[in-house]
Amino acid sequence: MIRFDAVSKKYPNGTTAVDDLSLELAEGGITVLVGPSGCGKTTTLRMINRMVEPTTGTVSLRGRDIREVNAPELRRGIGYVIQHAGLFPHRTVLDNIATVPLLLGWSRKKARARAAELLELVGLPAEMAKRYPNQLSGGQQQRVGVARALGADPPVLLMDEPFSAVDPIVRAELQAEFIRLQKELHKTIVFVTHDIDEAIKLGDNIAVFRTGGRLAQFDTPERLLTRPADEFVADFVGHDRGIRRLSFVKAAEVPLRDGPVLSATTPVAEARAVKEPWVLIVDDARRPLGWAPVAELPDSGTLADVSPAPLGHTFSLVGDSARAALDSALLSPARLAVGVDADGAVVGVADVHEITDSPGGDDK
Ligand SMILES: Nc1ncnc2c1ncn2[C@@H]1O[C@H](COP(=O)(O)OP(=O)(O)OP(=O)(O)O)[C@@H](O)[C@H]1O
Repeated sequence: MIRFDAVSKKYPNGTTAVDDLSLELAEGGITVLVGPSGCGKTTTLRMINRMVEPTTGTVSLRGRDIREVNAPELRRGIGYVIQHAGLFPHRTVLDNIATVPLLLGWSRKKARARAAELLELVGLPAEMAKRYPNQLSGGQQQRVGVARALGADPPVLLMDEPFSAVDPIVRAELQAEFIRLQKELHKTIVFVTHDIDEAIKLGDNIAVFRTGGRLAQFDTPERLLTRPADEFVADFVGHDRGIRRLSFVKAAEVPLRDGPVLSATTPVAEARAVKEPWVLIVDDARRPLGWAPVAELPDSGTLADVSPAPLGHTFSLVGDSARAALDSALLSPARLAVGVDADGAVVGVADVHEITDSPGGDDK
């Protein structure tokens, strides 16, 4: 879809911003360009819509060298979203969104109707249409920026750190909304960020750049985490990649053991004999009721007489990732994750080490 062939960009002051880049970006997917500051991400992005011309090499779009297409025509098919949204301050939200359709010569009525649709698409209430950008929060402005970029329904969307200027909570909301939107729209998106977590969350593929504008690795998030090409990538994706990796391991691959799982009908005397600090009490369908500290069990009766400590979280062997198992272990008073089947019945338990050591995740 978008292809870089041996592309380099050297600015007139002698800076090599991008060095011999060859890369093919899939149609309908999100490719994230990530790397430290100054590694050439923005330059790479802007070579796609000809805001920057390569010094050598070729960029092509759907098989056509983009130098053969005049820049305004090319940009009609390419939406562009930047940090701080870059909205026109003296135009209303609706008119900001209608900018591109109007430039394309649509009637004012048709352009505004389209803008109203887009406002709804990005999750903003209709009454915001008449406001001016400074009457919106940072997150709302970013949504308007996305709506404006979608104005002419371009097949390609370039996004340069679009969510960096907002606080972490709003950022997480915008990311979630963005994923929802993309499921609906299937645009070909190139997304620049310096935040590896954002890259992993959003990218179908990630290009990691190193300083000097060289591509260090181009891969799926999963492969970056499990098979970093070299030490630079390994450091960049973070030392806790072992934990992030778990998001790509199916919970079913976590090795479970039987553990101290006892039915509520078990006599306390029997439970006290268990050589574990905690027992997990289950009902007659093996659904978990809670954890009880063995040392504090009463002298007689059954486990049904005990009021157990809350369970925390279970994780499902059907559908969850090993990351959910890790959360389950960390939140459990017994520090043991409880794995359940589709009916919610306990299959077994695992501790943090057993979960982080789980196999899988590297061969897909
Ligand atoms: N117009 C320009 N003239 C000269 N040098 C430039 C120009 N634009 C960018 N550069 C330099 O090219 C290199 C790559 O810049 P670019 O903006 O592409 O990096 P980036 O990875 O997007 O950085 P950041 O994450 O800080 O935005 C940097 O060293 C930058 O200083």
